[in-house]
Amino acid sequence: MLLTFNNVQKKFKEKQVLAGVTFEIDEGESIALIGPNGAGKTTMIRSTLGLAPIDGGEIVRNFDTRKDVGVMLQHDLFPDNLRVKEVIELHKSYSKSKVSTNVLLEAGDLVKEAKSMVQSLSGGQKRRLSFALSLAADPKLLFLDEPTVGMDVTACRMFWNKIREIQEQGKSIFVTSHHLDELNDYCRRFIFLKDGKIIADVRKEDLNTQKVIVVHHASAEEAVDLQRQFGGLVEDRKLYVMDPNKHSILCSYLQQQGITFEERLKEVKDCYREIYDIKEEEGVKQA
Ligand SMILES: Nc1ncnc2c1ncn2[C@@H]1O[C@H](COP(=O)(O)OP(=O)(O)OP(=O)(O)O)[C@@H](O)[C@H]1O
Repeated sequence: MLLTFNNVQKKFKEKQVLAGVTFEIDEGESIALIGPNGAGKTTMIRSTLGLAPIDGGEIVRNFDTRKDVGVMLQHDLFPDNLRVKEVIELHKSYSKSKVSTNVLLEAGDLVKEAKSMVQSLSGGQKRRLSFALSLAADPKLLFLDEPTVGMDVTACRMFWNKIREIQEQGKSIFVTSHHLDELNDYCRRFIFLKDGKIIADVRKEDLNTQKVIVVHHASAEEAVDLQRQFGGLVEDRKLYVMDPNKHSILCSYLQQQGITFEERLKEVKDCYREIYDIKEEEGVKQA
């Protein structure tokens, strides 16, 4: 195992942020850590890196947090008065990196900005520089905390394509993001945090065997009426029915009534709906 969390506890004053987190990561896994604001995702990453001491349980690391790890934290901190290329070279010197500066500039799509002062970079360009730096030591494990915040569409695509290349080299990725579609497309395992605990641990291959029926409606009343009959979750005038036992009868009914619907594979955003919406607001949104 590359990383093991065994009943990990973490408090900030009286607030229990991690309340017994247990899981294991194998080498080569790409894991998305998912949860609403304040769920404890960053705290988990910081604890793993030894930046936030834990109050109970244990973290077993089969890697060196200085040599084997690349990190993109949520907030970028760069030295002042340096050019992009100089920041990369400085960072490389810490880890005695043999990765070429040009390779890192290309990874961050910053070749044109190599001579720009770091302070003059836009928010998205700073994220790209942070990504380039995370690769400087040719790490076997990458921790990425909301990496694509501020990146434009093209930068996001380049970023995720690079992540795919890194995955194909057998390296491990541990990423948090609120962009569920990106996680769905690029990660293989999804860990959902709620109330300081892992509430679901879902693999992509499991999602690929499950379906969701989405009914598009003219009015919210119709959606609620269908929900009364078939269950599911109403959101933005759409009804999502994930229970496979309801699918056949629902499809027949919708076809009979001439109501438009879509049947598609279950995605990470559907799990999110189930975990954080349906269960929290019972009565309004029932499974
Ligand atoms: N240094 C700290 N001191 C006190 N409380 C903290 C500290 N760091 C985090 N917390 C609290 O711990 C909880 C979890 O924070 P954390 O940053 O881990 O959440 P998160 O899931 O990463 O959220 P987000 O999606 O907003 O980034 C929050 O309630 C936060 O206020």
